Formats: sequence, structure tokens, C-alpha cells
Amino acid sequence: MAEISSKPQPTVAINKLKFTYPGIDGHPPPGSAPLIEDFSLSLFPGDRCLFVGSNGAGKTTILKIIGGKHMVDPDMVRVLGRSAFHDTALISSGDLSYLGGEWRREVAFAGFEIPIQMDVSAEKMIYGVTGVLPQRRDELIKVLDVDLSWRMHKVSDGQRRRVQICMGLLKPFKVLLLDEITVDLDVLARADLLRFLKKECEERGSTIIYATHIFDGLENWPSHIVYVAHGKLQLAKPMNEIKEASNLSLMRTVESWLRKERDEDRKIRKERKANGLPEHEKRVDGSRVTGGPARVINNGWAAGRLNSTIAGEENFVLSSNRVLR
Ligand SMILES: Nc1ncnc2c1ncn2[C@@H]1O[C@H](COP(=O)(O)OP(=O)(O)OP(=O)(O)O)[C@@H](O)[C@H]1O
Repeated sequence: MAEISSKPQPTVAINKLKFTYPGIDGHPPPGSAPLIEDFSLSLFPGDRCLFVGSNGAGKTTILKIIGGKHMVDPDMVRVLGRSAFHDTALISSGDLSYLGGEWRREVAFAGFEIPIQMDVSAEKMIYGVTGVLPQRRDELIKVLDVDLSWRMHKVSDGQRRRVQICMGLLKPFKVLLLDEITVDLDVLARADLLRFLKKECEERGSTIIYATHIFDGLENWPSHIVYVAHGKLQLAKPMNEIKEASNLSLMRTVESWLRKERDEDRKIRKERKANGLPEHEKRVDGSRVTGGPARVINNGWAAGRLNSTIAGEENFVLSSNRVLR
């Protein structure tokens, strides 16, 4: 009898992802350097992955690709074994949920986009989502402390955001992509939401990728941390290993990585200038390649590992295609 493997399958599998934004003709400009390159990562049920990196590093782009908003070769990104771009049922079923970007202005739910500032009650918005377990809905209304009588065009940004988040989480997702959605929430709402999300991973085996620049209250939330710079994976580690390797707080740890990245970037720009080159390489379409440190890092990876250490912590550094487990 054939043996059935008990090894868990990744919920998110990214394999040598490469991506360039299309130019005005809808195609990547010829000869242009990819924005995302050689990015590989696997996440498993229960993983809570904190996605960090400086502004413009490529976090949103990667989350959107995972969420099926940009087309890539289906072999490069699989969510629950499928391609979100090609298999729209992943999103419409609620198995994959993406909260971020345009979603901040509209609620994108099950393929429909609803303006979030209409003269409509929170109750109508929330109860308008069908196929939802009443118990889960009640729990979310409580967690996010939503007043069902709120009129959406009259509430504060944070109150509107709570209703949005509530709607986005109504279906029991298997994979959730969060792109900086907690900025408007007060301390209590954010803490309660993070607790709820952690419970979802622990009890239901959901996988969450959360991109944020706000580290308050996150110290004990992630199971893994992933650091992206210049569209490339710099580091992917279980959180406990990060803590073991450094006495710094999560915020200070990330700060030290970003400082190191910026210093390397500046150094390379200076060297280019000294050699009579423009400070930044340009793509064929004229856009800037933000690739200073990435090139240094790539040189390190040519030997299989990153020579240039991040924040002086050699242990933190993984090879470019290392997966989390
Ligand atoms: N639609 C687009 N067309 C062309 N380039 C884009 C587009 N969207 C983003 N970019 C570029 O891609 C790069 C990565 O952007 P992205 O939004 O993924 O970064 P990020 O890490 O999420 O940044 P932030 O922390 O500021 O949100 C940036 O240099 C940006 O200018």
C-alpha cells in the first residue's frame, strides 16, 4: 500500500520569484532589472510571519503577488497549492484573504469592491457578507468593538477601519495577507486584533503574513520574521532564534538591519559617484534601480551565503533560497 506522507505541505510556497512592473505598453521594459528577484520562501500552517523592510523594499509588491493581484508564472507562487492569480476561487472562497493597499479605500470582499464611506450602517456592511458563521461574526464584532449603529460616512478613520477589518476577517481564512492595516487602530483595538489573529493561527492552523513598520505590541506575536531589501530576501528566521541571538527589542533589531542597509546603500552611491557614474542605476524605462546593497548582498550569495552580515549578526543570515523550515 502506498504510504501517505504526514509532512505538512506549505500553505505559501514562493520559488525563485522574479517580477518587474509592466511599462505603459503592459510589458516589462526590455532589459530592465527585476524589482523582485530570486525570492524563495515557504510558510506552513500556524506560521505568523512578520514582513519587514525599508520603504520601497518590495513588501507590498510581494504580498500583492501572493494575493493574486499581479500575474507571475504559477510555479513561482503557490497558495494552498494553487496560483491565486489564475484560480480566483482561492479569494472568493475566503481561503485566501488580502487586506491592504486599495482595500483601505474600499472593502474588497469575495471579488467585489464596496466603497467604505457610503451612508450605510456598520451592521448592514457586516451582515451583508453572506455565508458567515454567526458565532465568528459575533466574536469579531466584539474583538473589534464595533458599534453596529455606526454610519460609515460619519465615523472616524479608526472606527471605519475596524468595520473594514471585521468584514475582511469574517470568512475563516487559511492564508491571510495583511499590509499595514492597523495604523488607524487605537492601542486596545490593535492588541485585541493581534491576539485574535494569533489564536487563529494556533487553533485553526492559519498562516498570516503581516507587513508593518509599527512594532508596538508585536514582540511576542510573530513566529517568524522575514526581512526584505531591494526586492530580495535578506533573512528568514524563527522569532525565537532572533531573540536568542540578540538582546535588542524587535524594533531595535529591525532598526539595526535597516541602518546597516542604508549605510551600505550610501557607500555604494558614493563609490559610484567617485567613479563618475550616476548615483543610481536607471532601468531602461528611466525608473531608478534601488539596488546598492542588494548588489553587495548578491555578491555574497554568489558563494552561497551572504558575506556581508546584517547588524553584525552572521547567524541571522540565510542563503537566498532558504525556506523557513
Ligand atoms: N504600480 C507600480 N508600478 C511601478 N513601480 C511600482 C509600482 N508600485 C510600486 N512600485 C515600485 O516598487 C518598489 C517597491 O514598492 P512596494 O510598495 O512593494 O514597497 P514596500 O516595501 O511595500 O514599501 P513601503 O514600506 O513604503 O510600503 C518601489 O520602488 C516602488 O516605486
